[in-house]
Amino acid sequence: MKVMMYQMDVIAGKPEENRAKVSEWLQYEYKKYEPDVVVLPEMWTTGYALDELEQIAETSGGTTEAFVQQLAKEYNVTIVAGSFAVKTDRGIVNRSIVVNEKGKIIHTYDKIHLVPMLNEPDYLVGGNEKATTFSLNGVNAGVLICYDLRFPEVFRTLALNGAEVIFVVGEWPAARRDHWDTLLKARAIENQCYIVACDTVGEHNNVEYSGNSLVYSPFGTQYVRASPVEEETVYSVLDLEEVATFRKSVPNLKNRVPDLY
Ligand SMILES: O=C(O)CCC(=O)C(=O)O
Repeated sequence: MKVMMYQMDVIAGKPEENRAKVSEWLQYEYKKYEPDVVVLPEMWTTGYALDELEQIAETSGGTTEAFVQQLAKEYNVTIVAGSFAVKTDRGIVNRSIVVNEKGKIIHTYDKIHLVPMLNEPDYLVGGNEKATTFSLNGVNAGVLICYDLRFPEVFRTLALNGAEVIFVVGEWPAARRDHWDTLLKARAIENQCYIVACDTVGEHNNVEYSGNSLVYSPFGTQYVRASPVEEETVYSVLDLEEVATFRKSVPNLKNRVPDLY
């Protein structure tokens, strides 16, 4: 599976400009790598301009959704469309969608754990549906969002449901960059799956973002790591055989004794 991520410097509060950035990026980079999957970061349309969301967040089926569907069809590629703010009956959610090459939405996930350090609970409502896996061209996959990384239970649940690849989309503050790396590596090793993590760079409201988009194999090998500060295209080829091989040689998922803890 060939994955290409956009480690993006999101322009806070400017969805149209950010969509244009993604469009230009894909136009320029797609032909270099011809990936199977394109990944965008968390809140890539608005960044953390949370106090503007009432005005700029879309409803389901809005401009950003249609934009991603159009791109997926045009490039014949699956897009893990990071996440963006969506207005629902319950309030605004931080939503990730995955769109296949036919432009069909094949997976939706609303961020369950809202991050208090960035004031998300003051502006957003947490997802109220279980995190699930989906088939990405026959590969069992899941998507989680940023602060979810601190909750190993949700990763474990996806792994027990067969996830071979978990995409983590983030807008992770540079102040805790080391946690991003360490937790991503741990989640890959303990769940014996690929972790494909797409982050942002840049700064907004005195918060600098940490970059370091990366891929860890089930064995904990780092395949690629982007710069901590630059916008970058991050490309990697996943060998899905690695998942089965490692799960067979070190069967910790099978050796759990959940009745005792
Ligand atoms: O957990 C952290 O340190 C950062 C999480 C975060 O920035 C987010 O969920 O957007």
